[in-house]
Amino acid sequence: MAMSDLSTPKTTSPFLHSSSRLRLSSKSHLSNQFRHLLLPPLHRTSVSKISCSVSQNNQAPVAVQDNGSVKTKKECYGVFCLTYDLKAEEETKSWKKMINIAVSGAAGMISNHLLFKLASGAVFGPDQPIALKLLGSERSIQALEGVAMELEDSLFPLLREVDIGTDPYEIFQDVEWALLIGAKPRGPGMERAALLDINGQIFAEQGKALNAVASPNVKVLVVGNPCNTNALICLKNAPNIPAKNFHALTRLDENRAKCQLALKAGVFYDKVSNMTIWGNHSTTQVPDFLNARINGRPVKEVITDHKWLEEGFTESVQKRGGLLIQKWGRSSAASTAVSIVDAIKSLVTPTPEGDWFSTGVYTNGNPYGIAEDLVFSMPCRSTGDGDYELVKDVEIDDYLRQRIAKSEAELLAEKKCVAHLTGEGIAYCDLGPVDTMLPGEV
Ligand SMILES: NC(=O)C1=CN([C@@H]2O[C@H](COP(=O)(O)OP(=O)(O)OC[C@H]3O[C@@H](n4cnc5c(N)ncnc54)[C@H](OP(=O)(O)O)[C@@H]3O)[C@@H](O)[C@H]2O)C=CC1
Ligand SMILES: O=C([O-])CC(=O)C(=O)O
Repeated sequence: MAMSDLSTPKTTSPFLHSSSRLRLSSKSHLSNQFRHLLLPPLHRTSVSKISCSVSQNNQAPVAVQDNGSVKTKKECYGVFCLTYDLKAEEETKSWKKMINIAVSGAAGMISNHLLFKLASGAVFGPDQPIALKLLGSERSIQALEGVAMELEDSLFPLLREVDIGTDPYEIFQDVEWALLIGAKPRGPGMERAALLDINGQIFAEQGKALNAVASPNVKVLVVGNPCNTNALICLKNAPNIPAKNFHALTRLDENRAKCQLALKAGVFYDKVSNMTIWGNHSTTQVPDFLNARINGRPVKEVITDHKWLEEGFTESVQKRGGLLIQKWGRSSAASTAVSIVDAIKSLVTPTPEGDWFSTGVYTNGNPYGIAEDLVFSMPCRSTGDGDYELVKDVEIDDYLRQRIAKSEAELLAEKKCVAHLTGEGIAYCDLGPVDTMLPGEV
């Protein structure tokens, strides 16, 4: 049964003008329904002679030549399938060159919010077509197919390709962005560092895969916890990629800090700027109220309750993630996805004059005396080219210095725990007691 004749120009769906497609990788894990997706993408020059049909044993459309014979080498799925309309292609000439974005843990909670923002153009812009490369595992491959179907049903014009698979060496091929989310989340009462053992391996393997097959200038954002040390593991396993390109997500902490300051000052949160999170994405992180500003004025001038800044404010940001787990039963997902969007946008758009943003970056060459060879959250600025520079002249007083040192010590201890994953010998793990308890927890 022919679903559509693609030799006839269609105008009702944006995808009908696209060369979009969905593919799956890592053949051994696939259900029969999606096996046909393994075949190579359609060749553009022949696409106008191809139509879609539904195969007998499932609902997925299969590419058919206009002479009626099923194409055995180049097949496709649904609206990502195949249409290629010359007029529409003219209209999209103003678009930029497509970029490839890998997302791991793509069937997880955070991704479920993030993928649709990426595909909508809200992150990379309305003239930036994207290909999504979704990494899952055997346990999630069915769910990943479901995610791909929802992306398909969303008819995003900018979403030109979707690949799903379980092998990072296939999924990371030529990616310009890698958003590494897939990792076990913590539960109530757990410290993020308790995930070091379980999650560290994932980031060693994915670092190796990125090193082997990603674009040489790939930007990597590590979200899976403990994200600073996972980012360090990842970059150590990817020596061909500049260490500067690796980030650990601390933007959620920045956003949380801005929210708390705005609440206290009674202003809308867009009035809070220059918010630095120093250190680890953990309870030792340091939300810097000394250098942050409200309506352009130092926070300490606007909020005169300095005891609250040092204690209440700081602790509320440090423990916000844990409190959320306690309330919601699982870790933050929607706000994390929003903060990933913010983190990427901060790298692909110029930073407003006088402001900065926080991201966990490699410490080598930092001007603050923070130990080298760590991934540490610091203030950064970008010209919008995907790269960043550290802000070099932020004031550090004794209060900040002491607390930054505590977070630094924690990261140095985490690093020792993963020495076997960073190529630095035998791991020795002594993280010491950490107060992760929240009011009400035992
Ligand atoms: N940096 C930050 O600010 C934040 C970081 N996080 C972290 O992000 C990560 C993902 O969170 P979220 O999307 O909510 O989690 P989900 O449990 O919804 O999804 C996580 C995905 O990770 C993969 N995974 C890999 N190993 C494991 C494992 N041992 N157990 C469970 N899942 C595993 C799974 O995908 P598959 O089977 O396909 O591999 C799963 O779908 C967590 O590590 C969480 O702590 C969360 C909030 C904020
Ligand atoms: O707290 C967690 O485990 C999840 C997380 O990183 C956060 O919400 O900040």
